[in-house]
Amino acid sequence: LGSYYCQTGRDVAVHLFEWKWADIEKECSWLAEHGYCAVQVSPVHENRVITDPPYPWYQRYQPVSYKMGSRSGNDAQFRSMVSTCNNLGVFIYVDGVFNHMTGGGSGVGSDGSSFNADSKSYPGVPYGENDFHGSAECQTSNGEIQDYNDANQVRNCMLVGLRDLKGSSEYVRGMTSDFMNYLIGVGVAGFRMDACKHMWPGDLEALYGRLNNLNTQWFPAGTRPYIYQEVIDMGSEPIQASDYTYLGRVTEFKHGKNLGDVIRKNNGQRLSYLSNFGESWGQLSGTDALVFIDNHDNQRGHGAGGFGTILTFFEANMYKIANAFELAWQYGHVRIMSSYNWPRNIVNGVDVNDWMGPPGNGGVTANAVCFNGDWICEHRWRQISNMVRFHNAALGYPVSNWWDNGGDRIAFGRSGRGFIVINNEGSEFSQSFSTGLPAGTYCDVISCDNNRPPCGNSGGSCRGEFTVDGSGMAQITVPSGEDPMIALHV
Ligand SMILES: O=C(/C=C/c1ccc(O)c(O)c1)N[C@@H](Cc1ccc(O)cc1)C(=O)NCCCOc1c(-c2ccc(O)c(O)c2)oc2cc(O)cc(O)c2c1=O
Ligand SMILES: [Ca+2]
Repeated sequence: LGSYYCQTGRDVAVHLFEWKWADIEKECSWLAEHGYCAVQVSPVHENRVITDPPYPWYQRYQPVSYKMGSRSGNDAQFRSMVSTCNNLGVFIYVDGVFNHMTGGGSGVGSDGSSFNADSKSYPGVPYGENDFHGSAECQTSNGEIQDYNDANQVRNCMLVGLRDLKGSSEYVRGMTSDFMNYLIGVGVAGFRMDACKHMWPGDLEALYGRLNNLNTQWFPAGTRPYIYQEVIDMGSEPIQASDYTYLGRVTEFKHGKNLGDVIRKNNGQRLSYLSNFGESWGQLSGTDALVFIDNHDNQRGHGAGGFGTILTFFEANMYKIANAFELAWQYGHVRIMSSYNWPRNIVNGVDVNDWMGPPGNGGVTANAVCFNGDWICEHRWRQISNMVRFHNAALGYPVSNWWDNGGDRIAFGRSGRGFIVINNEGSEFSQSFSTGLPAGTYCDVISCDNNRPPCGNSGGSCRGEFTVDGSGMAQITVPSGEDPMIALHV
């Protein structure tokens, strides 16, 4: 399992976090041109509208119904986006929140449906008391998860008070799969399954078995929806990511943590340690892993390692090194994070603004305008988007020509399709490298616009042409400081 469908020659997904459907629709032509395979969108269903704190990002993860109204847009806008993007060969993965509904209290959702969590009443679906886990399934004193070492609690009790759906119920499975099949009918290509640690694999298996094949308007007959499952497994709990790999791909959170530690040189780790990066580091096999540098949750300091480990756009230079390595290396299905800005303010190790939602006003999201100070658009950073092209050129070609200096300087090729040098030490260095590339003249795609001369200047940053001789040798000077990498590809 874990296969996914991309337009030929494409592979990388981008999470356009909290973008509106109309803005994603506009972005798809740029994404198609720059070789992206798919977009992960924010949850599409109706969600709770939280006013304290005001309209936080995590309100999207408290479903009220499976109607299509949210601050990202309505059903018509969603359908239009899917159609436009699919026609451009950029596919859509929906972020599915099916473990739970809202936290305590009552109110009206983003599409006008009322709910009362205290009586477990969600008439917008409808769900009632009997569709949720209760004291029969969860034996903790307050019905909440208290001990993550108890696998039964983690699945059958409420995660931080969120009303926990009974995944074993045929009715619940029916409502969930009906919604997923509706989205498949619209043309989506797959699903990110949220909070799978909190759902039984058997229940997920039954759910996936009810899903239709993808819409033949855009996909070959018999194509199964692509499933990747969020399981936050840092190795310390009994529930493991590997418990879910028989069902589909699984998010590999160790990948971003390990790269963050190595690039920050935490605990004396060196870039040269990455020569066997992947499964040998205790991570899932590459064909089971969905990988990323950061995600919408841990970029805010939550989860493993907090601010000292995970790299984000706030640490731009190290972030570009991490993304360049991830895209040049051959491990996992890569998902690029595309964030909005917020005033991070770390007080006693916690970002007091970690709840903040997307740019806008009063719960209404502003239009996505890249690089306007509000929308970070990492997916459009030259050092990342040009490495998506490198990644695509090297698809299916194994890592080759590894070189390192035993410290924080490494280089490796992709069997004649690409070659990258990364210098995470404090000084520039020059070296003759066996690249494995065909003879010819190449541009550095980290600093230039394109990979073959004339190299294009990207505002004066281009480091010019690199000549590979008949035996694949190239003399390369690798700078230190900003963008300390040289990357070449066919
Ligand atoms: O920080 C958050 C939200 C985090 C979050 C949201 C979506 C995700 O996909 C995710 O991975 C994390 N939420 C804040 C605020 C909050 C929200 C709801 C609530 O009832 C109480 C508080 C918070 O402080 N949450 C407590 C710590 C984070 O605990 C959460 C986890 C979570 C964290 C670590 C784990 O190892 C794990 O298995 C699960 O998953 C969620 C999934 C959801 O679908 C919705 C949630 O509210 C949460 C969620 O609160
Ligand atoms: Ca559960």
